[in-house]
Amino acid sequence: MKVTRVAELIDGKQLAKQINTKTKTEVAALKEIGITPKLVVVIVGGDAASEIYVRSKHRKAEQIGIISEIKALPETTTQAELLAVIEALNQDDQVHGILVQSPLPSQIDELAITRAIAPTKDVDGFHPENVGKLYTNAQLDFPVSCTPKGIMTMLEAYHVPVAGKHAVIVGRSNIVGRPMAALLLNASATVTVVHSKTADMMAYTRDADILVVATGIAHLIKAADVKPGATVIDVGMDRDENGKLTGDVDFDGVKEVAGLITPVPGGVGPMTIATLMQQTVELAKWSETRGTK
Ligand SMILES: Nc1nc2c(c(=O)[nH]1)N[C@@H](CN(C=O)c1ccc(C(=O)N[C@@H](CCC(=O)O)C(=O)O)cc1)CN2
Repeated sequence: MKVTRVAELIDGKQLAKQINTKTKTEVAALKEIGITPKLVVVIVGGDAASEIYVRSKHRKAEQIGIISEIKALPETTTQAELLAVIEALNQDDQVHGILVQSPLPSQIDELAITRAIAPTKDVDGFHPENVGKLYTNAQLDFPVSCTPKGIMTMLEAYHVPVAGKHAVIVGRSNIVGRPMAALLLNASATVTVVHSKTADMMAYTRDADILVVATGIAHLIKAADVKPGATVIDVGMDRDENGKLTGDVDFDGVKEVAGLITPVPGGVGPMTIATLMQQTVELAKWSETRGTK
């Protein structure tokens, strides 16, 4: 007899709303003591998707009461010009969080830009100093890449057990795969990272209790690649053959097998922005307490 199962949906949009409400309350409390969190997002060039994400961040920050500024630089911006913008923001005491939207035009070395942002204002958590703290599981206050941090919040909110579970991450990017691996390891999961060079990748995905997919390949993961009852987190932002936004997971097939699943849109994306808001507020708080702890 065939057992049919339909996974529970992880509603990232709803959870993000709850987090944003809490963050708004925290901002109001900070303003009472004279601190107004400020976020500056730098965008270079006119990538259409990046422009949408940057506008969403700006709108959300303003709704929450965070001062938000977008610095839009032309496609032809040189590395030296971008470094000068970052240095000025590093020196500005009113600015708590600096984010340089990715991807950057090819004339700019992304790692050099990441290194130039003051670690204490690195709201993306991409600076090597912050990545080092994450990988050594430092019991300190430091920012972490917003997408994986938001995914950990989702797992906690939906009471997904992590310790002792097999977590498989598909993709090894600096923004998602690598920090996701560190966060899950720090939460005592047994972590496997698979990628484009992994032989028989699906042998690993089929064994995952928690499967996080961040490849940019639409519908890479099918029902047969998922363990029954697994928690499936789809980080993909892909376009299907009709130009419709879709994920790296074949949602319609996989929802029949998984225990919990995130949709695209409405899953990981809104959590990334909610986490960015949370982290901007945290940086503002930490900047005030630095030197007193
Ligand atoms: N400096 C950074 N650059 C980039 C990051 C990042 O965290 N830091 N992440 C991604 C893009 N991104 C945020 O910047 C992002 C992508 C998608 C969403 C989102 O809410 N998606 C919606 C759907 C939106 C749509 O309809 O197109 C959803 O999933 O529901 C938020 C943030 C790369 N660059």
